[in-house]
Amino acid sequence: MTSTSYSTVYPLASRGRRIPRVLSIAGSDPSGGAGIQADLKSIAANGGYGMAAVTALTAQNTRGVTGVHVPPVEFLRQQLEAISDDIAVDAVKIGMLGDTAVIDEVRRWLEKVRPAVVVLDPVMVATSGDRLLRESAETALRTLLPLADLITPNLPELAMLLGEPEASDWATALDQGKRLAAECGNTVLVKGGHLPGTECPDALVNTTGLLRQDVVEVTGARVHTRNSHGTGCSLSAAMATAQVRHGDWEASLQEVKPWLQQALATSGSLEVGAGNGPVNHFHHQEHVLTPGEYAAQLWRDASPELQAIYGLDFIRGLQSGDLPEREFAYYLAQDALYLNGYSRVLARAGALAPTEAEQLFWARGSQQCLEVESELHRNWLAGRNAEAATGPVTKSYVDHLLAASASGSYAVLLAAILPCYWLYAEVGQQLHGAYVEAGASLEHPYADWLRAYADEDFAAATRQAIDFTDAAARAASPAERAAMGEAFAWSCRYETAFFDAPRLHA
Ligand SMILES: Nc1ncnc2c1ncn2[C@@H]1O[C@H](COP(=O)(O)OP(=O)(O)O)[C@@H](O)[C@H]1O
Ligand SMILES: Cc1ncc(COP(=O)(O)OP(=O)(O)O)c(N)n1
Repeated sequence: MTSTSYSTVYPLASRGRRIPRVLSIAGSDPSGGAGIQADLKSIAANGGYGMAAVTALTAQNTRGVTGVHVPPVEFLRQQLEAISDDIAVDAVKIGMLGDTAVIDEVRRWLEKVRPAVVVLDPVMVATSGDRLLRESAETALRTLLPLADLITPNLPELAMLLGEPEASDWATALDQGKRLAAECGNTVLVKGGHLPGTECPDALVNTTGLLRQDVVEVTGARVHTRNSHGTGCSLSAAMATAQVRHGDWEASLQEVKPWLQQALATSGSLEVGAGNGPVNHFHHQEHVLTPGEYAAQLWRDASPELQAIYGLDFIRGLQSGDLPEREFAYYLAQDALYLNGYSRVLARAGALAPTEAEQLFWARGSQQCLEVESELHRNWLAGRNAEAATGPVTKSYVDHLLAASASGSYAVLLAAILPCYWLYAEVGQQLHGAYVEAGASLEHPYADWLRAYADEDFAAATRQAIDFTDAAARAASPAERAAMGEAFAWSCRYETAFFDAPRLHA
């Protein structure tokens, strides 16, 4: 018997529902990390429509619980009836119940409505040590267990439900899980969160033959973080949501566990509170870039480098005509050497390009680099006493480009390639504009070079290179985009260093 056979007992209206309607019956955590707040985030993050009937109000934050208020139980009844009178509930997740009266009320409602999926997280004590269920209500909670399809106790709760000491190893925890599952006749999710070690396994346990075997373990690496506030709430709400879609507890856990692990791993980015912070439920929902957005961000990132370039003696000297000829000759010779390497890198971009238009563009660019390289030798370097060996900046810059091309990522390579187009075109336009404004004197020692800077074909190619890079960023993964930013920033630095190299090395 496979675990999927369980799906045969599901009402057809709920099974496989694209957007499961999931009700959380739980307490409120105003700090947003646990309770109904965590449940609603978890349900939404896992593709469900979340609803919440509040059993209790807590005053708590990431450091602990400072107060609990259980409103009159009649009002809970009103909330539950308002929901089930109008809305089909595909799954219920039950969390903090507070006291016996609340438990009895929830039992009455469950027996009347009989939701297709019931997940019970037997919340008793918060990680901070504060009680969330009156001690006198523990027996009442035990009587609720058989009404659940899945019970998700943490190890202290598992021990309390069995009236045994808390398990201190995984084998004992599984053994306890089996006994609780056999007692209740349903499935128990044994969680490894409270054990030490580099692994953090969870296991589904059922002794009635519902699963493919009595214990189905799903492994996972332990995340080193303090931010575990609300992991139990988040897991149980996510399991309720996923189960409506899958009708299979194992498939649900296989889907939910990596999501929760990532929510723990990225929890630091939330920066909520000074204690045990919440998990990052929506880590998987990346911001969708609009066309031009990534390029605009790159341009903002390049701005300090551009300012640095305009402040260089080389650029000022080129503009005024005071630049020593020796430095200009060094620059030209290094440019020729650089273009040879750049040509190879553009050819590699052509090889990685996803479209023929891009392939053609980079192949043309590669060819033009070689043409400009020979023109530099033919027209500009002939008769000049210039350094023929590759200088340190040229070497580092080309090595950086080759490393980006070896990364195998088209997007990263384009980010590394782009500053040579973009910054060069920008600086060229600026220098040419200033030269024209100053009267475009033919007496200027670098007049020919400054005139050549205003090449409209190069400006058009630059716009195209920006568009291709922007499109590649939109198709890239977040990790790839981070690598793009890094590659772009390094190339910008090398552009500045390249203009400054003649002063240092000529
Ligand atoms: N540090 C961690 N790294 C990875 N997963 C964790 C970690 N801590 C808890 N989990 C997972 O979070 C879920 C809740 O586990 P647990 O902390 O045991 O329950 P509770 O939050 O109810 O005390 C389980 O799936 C568990 O494996
Ligand atoms: C209102 C409320 N409900 C439940 C809990 C317990 O949350 P849990 O996910 O079990 O983990 P901790 O937050 O205790 O680490 C709660 N704190 N508040």
